[in-house]
Amino acid sequence: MADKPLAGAGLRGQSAGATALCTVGKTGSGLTYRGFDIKELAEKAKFEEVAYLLLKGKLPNQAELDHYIAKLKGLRGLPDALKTVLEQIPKDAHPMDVMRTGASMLGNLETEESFDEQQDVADRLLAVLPSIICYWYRFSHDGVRIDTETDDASVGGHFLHMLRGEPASELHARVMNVSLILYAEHEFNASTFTARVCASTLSDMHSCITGAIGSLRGPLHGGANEAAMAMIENWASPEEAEREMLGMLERKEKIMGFGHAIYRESDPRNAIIKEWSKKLAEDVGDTVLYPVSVRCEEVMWREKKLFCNADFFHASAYHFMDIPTKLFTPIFVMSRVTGWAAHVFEQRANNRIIRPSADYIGPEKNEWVPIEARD
Ligand SMILES: CC(=O)SCCNC(=O)CCNC(=O)[C@H](O)C(C)(C)COP(=O)(O)OP(=O)(O)OC[C@H]1O[C@@H](n2cnc3c(N)ncnc32)[C@H](O)[C@@H]1OP(=O)(O)O
Ligand SMILES: O=C([O-])CC(=O)C(=O)O
Repeated sequence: MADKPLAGAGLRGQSAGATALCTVGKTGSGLTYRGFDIKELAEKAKFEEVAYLLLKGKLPNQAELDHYIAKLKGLRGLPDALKTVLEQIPKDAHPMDVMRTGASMLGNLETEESFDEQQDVADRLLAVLPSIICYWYRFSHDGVRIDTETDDASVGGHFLHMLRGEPASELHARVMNVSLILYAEHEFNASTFTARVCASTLSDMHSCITGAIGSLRGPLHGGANEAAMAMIENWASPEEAEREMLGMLERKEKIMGFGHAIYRESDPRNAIIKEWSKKLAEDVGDTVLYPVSVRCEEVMWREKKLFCNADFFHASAYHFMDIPTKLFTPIFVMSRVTGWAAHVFEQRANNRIIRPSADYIGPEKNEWVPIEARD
């Protein structure tokens, strides 16, 4: 893995456009948002500050941040027609499908009529996506119609409050803040590229975000945090984890939460979320899941030189906060909507429709056969 060539299928290694938002895998810091190192942002910033940085182009001063947080707080309410739609979605639906439908329905109710509205539309989506998922989850699972207009200052605290019906602890709000920062932006990943392709046709913001949610859902992308959890929760000890992983590798199965399309030796987000997962493990007195996760990391590096990506230790971290596994990827959406929207702005500002070519591999020439004469 350490010397993998960045070329070949999947457009790997080819530049598909320019961005001022993010660098991934450059020598040195590894991941930056508008030139700020991810480690520094995760340590010092509020997620709302990072959202402002991505969406408005600079770090806010205190007055701007206060104003932005107040604005987001004021945008958490759900229109009645959206509540009605969410109430129709069954309990066993996948929450990513709920997010996709929620974003799409909002596009019917609050249509972006002109690109002049794009900043407000992005802020509205950022504020309301946690409300969408929690309203549906609590209605379908607990039979309650929650009030989504809480007074929590942070997006992460707001989400946990709605999910549990009580304000989050300081530790949990802090971890959510870090997690949302880590997931906010990542250059031309599959879901962001989806958003940009959609934007390049001059489509509306809700369509771009709805399409991006669909791309994020898959287990090779955002869905890997849920898939990693589904795997590690089966193992009762590091020894069992090692045995099972060796079997999976022997059978050439993909192990979710490992590897990356761009990074070669490590994903800089992993060390950060791993540290928080460790703190949470101590907080809940875990003696199984964290040691199992650490053993998985050791085995994959020893056997395959494959490293944990951002998703792997997110699984245990979210689990220790008692977040249901199927809500893991929707949290990714709540964060990445900032990166997606910022890329849509960037695409629109310097647009040419994205339309690559294909290498044709079909038949050279076919003879038309009337339908009654076909096999
Ligand atoms: C936030 C995010 O979206 S991070 C990504 C989340 N996704 C996952 O965790 C899913 C698991 N990982 C993967 O499927 C891949 O590593 C991807 C999709 C992330 C990257 O895919 P690619 O760039 O095509 O991988 P890459 O070219 O580095 O693969 C090299 C080799 O390692 C293998 N490999 C890569 N990741 C894994 C893995 N997680 N488990 C087992 N083998 C793997 C590949 O099968 C390939 O083997 P081969 O040469 O024998 O075919
Ligand atoms: O960049 C990628 O391909 C996937 C990823 O890590 C992300 O989107 O955060």
